[in-house]
Amino acid sequence: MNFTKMHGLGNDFVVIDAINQAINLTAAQIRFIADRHFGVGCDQLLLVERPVSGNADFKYRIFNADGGEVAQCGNGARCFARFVRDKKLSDKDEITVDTDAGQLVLRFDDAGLITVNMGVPRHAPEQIPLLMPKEARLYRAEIDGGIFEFAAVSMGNPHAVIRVEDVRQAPVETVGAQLERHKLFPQRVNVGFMEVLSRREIHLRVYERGAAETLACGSGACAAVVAGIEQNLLDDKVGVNLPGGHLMIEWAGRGNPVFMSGPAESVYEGQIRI
Ligand SMILES: N[C@H](CCC[C@H](N)C(=O)O)C(=O)O
Repeated sequence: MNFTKMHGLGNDFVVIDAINQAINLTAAQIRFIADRHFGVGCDQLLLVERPVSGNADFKYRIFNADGGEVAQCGNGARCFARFVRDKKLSDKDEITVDTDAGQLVLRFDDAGLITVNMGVPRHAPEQIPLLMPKEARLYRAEIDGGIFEFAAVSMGNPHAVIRVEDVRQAPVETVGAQLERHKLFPQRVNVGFMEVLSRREIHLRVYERGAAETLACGSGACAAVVAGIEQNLLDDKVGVNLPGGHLMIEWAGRGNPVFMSGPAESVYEGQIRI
């Protein structure tokens, strides 16, 4: 099976053309491919397929390193766009793609960056999903003997966002890991730790559902900016500094889509016997 190894700010992917190859991977096979010692190694695996709706150019599917299929991946969407262009599967400047979270529109800009319309964020607990009786700006959970406040947003995948004074000191491995599988989140959750530098800049680290801490999380950057704007901490255009690099996120408020702009790189082509 042919694949391309790619990354978006160090959030890395194995990307597979499932249009010109017959692909039928089990969760165990995905875990093997994602394994950084016995396989290729990646945070997520992306399958590029034919569209399912009439007005889309492609469908793309996302699998975490633990083998679970999920509905949204911001860095993955940019790498998907770079992949279909590099493989000459499309020469469009604007690509519409079906995902399990709905349609995304991806656009190449002049600086070689890719802007993704990530869709309209969802806030209602049942849309996250989050087992809380009613929507709130901030929720509280007991974790590791302490009480932590968090915001909750769905970008098509679930996110919890915790504000911290200094991301370098954030309890990503402990609190991130415990909140990821907390009983409040029946489908688990991605956990962002956000340090607000100004109304137009944040630092962010993300403990991702199904992948642990990654160098960057595109949907997590969107969720953090949405949560910050909802708490009146941020303006409508924010620079997000992640360990792997920088994303620009724009959101004009409830009912509007979130736009994310950033890079996508190919690293190498490979073949794997599976
Ligand atoms: N771990 C995420 C999927 C990948 C998201 C992330 N890599 C991004 O760039 O948005 C989840 O389980 O919902």
